[in-house]
Amino acid sequence: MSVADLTTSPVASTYTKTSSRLPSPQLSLSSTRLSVHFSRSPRPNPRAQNFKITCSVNQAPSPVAVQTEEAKNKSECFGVFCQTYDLKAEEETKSWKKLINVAVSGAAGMISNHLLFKLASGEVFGPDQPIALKLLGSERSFQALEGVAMELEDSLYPLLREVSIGINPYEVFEDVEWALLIGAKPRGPGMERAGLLDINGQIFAEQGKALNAVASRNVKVIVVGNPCNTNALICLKNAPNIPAKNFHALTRLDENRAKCQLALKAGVFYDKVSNMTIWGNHSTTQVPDFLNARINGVPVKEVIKDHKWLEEEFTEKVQKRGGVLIQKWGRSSAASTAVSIADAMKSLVTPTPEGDWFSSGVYTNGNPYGIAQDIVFSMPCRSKGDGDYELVKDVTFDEYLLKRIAKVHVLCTD
Ligand SMILES: NC(=O)C1=CN([C@@H]2O[C@H](COP(=O)(O)OP(=O)(O)OC[C@H]3O[C@@H](n4cnc5c(N)ncnc54)[C@H](OP(=O)(O)O)[C@@H]3O)[C@@H](O)[C@H]2O)C=CC1
Ligand SMILES: O=C([O-])CC(=O)C(=O)O
Repeated sequence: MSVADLTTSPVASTYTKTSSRLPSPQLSLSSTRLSVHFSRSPRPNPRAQNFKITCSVNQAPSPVAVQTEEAKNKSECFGVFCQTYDLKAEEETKSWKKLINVAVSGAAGMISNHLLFKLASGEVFGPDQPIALKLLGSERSFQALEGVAMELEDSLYPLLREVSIGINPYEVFEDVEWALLIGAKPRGPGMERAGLLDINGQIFAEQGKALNAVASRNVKVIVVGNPCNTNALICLKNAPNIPAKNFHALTRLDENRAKCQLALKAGVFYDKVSNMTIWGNHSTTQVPDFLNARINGVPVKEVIKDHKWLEEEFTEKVQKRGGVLIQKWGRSSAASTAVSIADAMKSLVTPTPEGDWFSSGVYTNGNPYGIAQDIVFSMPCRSKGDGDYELVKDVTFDEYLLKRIAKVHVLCTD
């Protein structure tokens, strides 16, 4: 299966949004109840599709199928989330912001098991931002999702106002303002991330269509499932009604890894490293940019005089860190990935510190660096804290950096 197979025009216009609506929880500020919805509206199993369907990977679930299955939807509140109380009666919650809807796919997986608790704690959106978590799983993971919801319940997070569980992205993504697309097969030892495309690409075509049909029109999408740059491109191509700019491929983990290695070499704490760009793909061809990065505000090359180390050992260490970790753990990084997803979100919802920037895999149209149009490529970004970002203009290039970027660039457009 090629990328082109998965990025042809969507058929979401035939989907009737209202026809599949569940009786979703209505949260009013005056009176609300915490609720966990369990919705089992079936969807075609994407993994099964990979084997059974070879020519119709771009089909959205037909409206007829959605309506027929609607009767089977199950929706019920769960334990403590069924309590009803008056939010306005509570002094503390009166000043809270409007509830924000966040969808997480692969919610029963390793990364989500760390991330969900960070989101519910208020770490990402702040202490006055109530949150609804919409967890997407599959038939196979449904019981595990229930377990996740139970653990969220038992954590007593004041900001966590709703938890819903489903296996149909057309339901789970309804009106979401953030979609964290994690659910996808991880690689094992000895594999390249690109080797996952045949298995995972279809998931992101389907989820792009679902987002296009039912999500908030300004939804911010962070694609984590590998190969994440290609999957992000597949996803955005299947969601033409959502700005392409809103789609991100997670390269924040690479940025964090690069900062750690530079700090280690320079003998400083890692918060002294700034302006760290990862150019390109979340893959072994990525380019960690030590030319523009700074330590204590000073260019890295002035602090670390061993330029051979920067070009060779440092670069390779960052590029291959994920694979080395798999060799050690027997599975891919989960906790540090969850941290980096939270970091990536925080970077979009808080203003970027003056003079600094962060890396994200974003859509290249209109980029000022000469990177090919119409791909997803990690580049330096700044945000005003409104969820949006702009590309940083004042970066410098030397021959080494240009050559390295050109190499990824060729690979990206292959
Ligand atoms: N961009 C980045 O920086 C990083 C990306 N990753 C990627 O994130 C993804 C998720 O990783 P992680 O949470 O550790 O993985 P887990 O195996 O713990 O969970 C992945 C979830 O994905 C869903 N899934 C969908 N299709 C498949 C499939 N064919 N095989 C297995 N699971 C499938 C499953 O949930 P369900 O049954 O509910 O659908 C599963 O629970 C992987 O693709 C991994 O490579 C990992 C680290 C860093
Ligand atoms: O290496 C992997 O497959 C998981 C991953 O993306 C990472 O840890 O960077």
